[in-house]
Amino acid sequence: MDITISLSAEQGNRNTTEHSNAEDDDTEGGEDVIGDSEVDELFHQFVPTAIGDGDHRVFIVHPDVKWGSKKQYLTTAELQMAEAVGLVQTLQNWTVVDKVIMSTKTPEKRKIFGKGNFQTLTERLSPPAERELQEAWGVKVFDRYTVVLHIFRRNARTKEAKLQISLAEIPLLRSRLKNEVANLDQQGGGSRYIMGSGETAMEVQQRLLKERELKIQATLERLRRKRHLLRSQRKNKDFPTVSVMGYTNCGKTTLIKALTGDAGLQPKDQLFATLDVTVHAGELPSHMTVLYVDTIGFLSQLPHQLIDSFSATLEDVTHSDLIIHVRDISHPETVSQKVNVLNVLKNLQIPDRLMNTIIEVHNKVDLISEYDPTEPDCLPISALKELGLEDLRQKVEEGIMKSTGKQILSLKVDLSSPQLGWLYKEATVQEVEAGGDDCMATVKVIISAAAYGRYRKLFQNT
Ligand SMILES: Nc1nc2c(ncn2[C@@H]2O[C@H](COP(=O)(O)OP(=O)(O)OP(=O)(O)O)[C@@H](O)[C@H]2O)c(=O)[nH]1
Ligand SMILES: [Mg+2]
Repeated sequence: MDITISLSAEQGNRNTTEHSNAEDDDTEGGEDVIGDSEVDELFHQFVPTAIGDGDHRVFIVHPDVKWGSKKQYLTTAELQMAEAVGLVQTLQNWTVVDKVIMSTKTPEKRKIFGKGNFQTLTERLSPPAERELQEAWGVKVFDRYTVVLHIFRRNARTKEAKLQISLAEIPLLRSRLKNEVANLDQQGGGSRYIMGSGETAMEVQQRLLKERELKIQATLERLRRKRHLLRSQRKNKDFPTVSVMGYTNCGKTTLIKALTGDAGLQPKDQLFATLDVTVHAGELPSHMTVLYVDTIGFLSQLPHQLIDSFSATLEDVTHSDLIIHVRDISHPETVSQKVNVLNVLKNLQIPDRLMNTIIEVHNKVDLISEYDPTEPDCLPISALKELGLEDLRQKVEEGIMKSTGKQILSLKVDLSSPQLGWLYKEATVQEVEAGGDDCMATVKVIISAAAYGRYRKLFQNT
């Protein structure tokens, strides 16, 4: 039994709007400049993921259907659920023209596609299996890995995202190569040595692939170093950072846009709209500036090679001061999405101090009539309708104060002494209110425990 969904493809206008962000600006990160052409060369399309070119019908092995070894049939309800969470909706300008459920005559019989089985279908289709299906159905067939890659490819804007996709394509290229060589071998050609080189055709191809992989990794490493540099510059400026995480399409980008008013952000109703880590400044109730980090969304059972290549992007999260976990509370799968996100966070080895202070936000409450939170300690909001944001800002501020050890204090300051100047340098001065006495003022500051200790030592007797 398997479920496949047939789609008709219409090529629509692709959204080519470049979104710019400081992380991608080579002029900012210092000397290590990586050119666009260098990246584009590596991003060059090798894997035919051009789903939907032409007007052929294609079959896509459905991504989000659960197939445990015992489960052999899909019930109607499961089918509906599969549609509700389907990747299908996110391929813009595509419509479902047909659905086919195939069931084995005997539930025990697991291998209905000859050599292929469910496991390989959900993760990756082997090239022979792909060919078999294509020949049998007379249409192009894409597996889940290829579909996700396709979406990633279409949404990639920055250099890092492009390179990570290119890296994720390497295993595909490798298995394709193996298959081609196996075919050649059958015809007696694949393992022959190329004259004078001492290498077989297969070995040459493998070497080229390895070289490509190393080159991509090296370029990514250079970008990563640049990111580290930017991060330490940010740290020097002492802006606390808040990472906004959550399942794909839960509203992370929308929320950051609402919190920061950053017009450059583009929330979209599609999976993996955000493939790059971008940073946006916002203000808390005390006027303290925080940086919100927008991250790539999670998807359950994301092909693990893709997680591998994207988890580097998430290393920023481990360095942040606070995590907001956004949940689409209107989604039928919201509970399993939460479990999934927390599992991924655990695997990323996020430090305990961050895991224990996560602010859980229930987003899209506007879609639910009379929302009644059943879980304690969560914050109902609507990022789109901008509801509940003040409470959230307040909570973020409390979290930041705790995690950074900062506090807000009102200090009596002698204006004739260097106190105020010192505070401006070492802390964030929010308000200066002159008192009745010309020389004294009440100064509201956000100050770290360490800085306050030094302040007292320096000025306690004045
Ligand atoms: N009704 C409603 N829709 C929302 C709300 N917040 C976000 N959305 C919609 O949800 C969709 C996804 O929003 P994004 O902000 O792009 O989601 P994301 O989590 O950044 O998604 P990825 O970057 O793909 O992981 C968009 O169509 C938003 O308009 C909300 O509070 N209410
Ligand atoms: Mg996003």
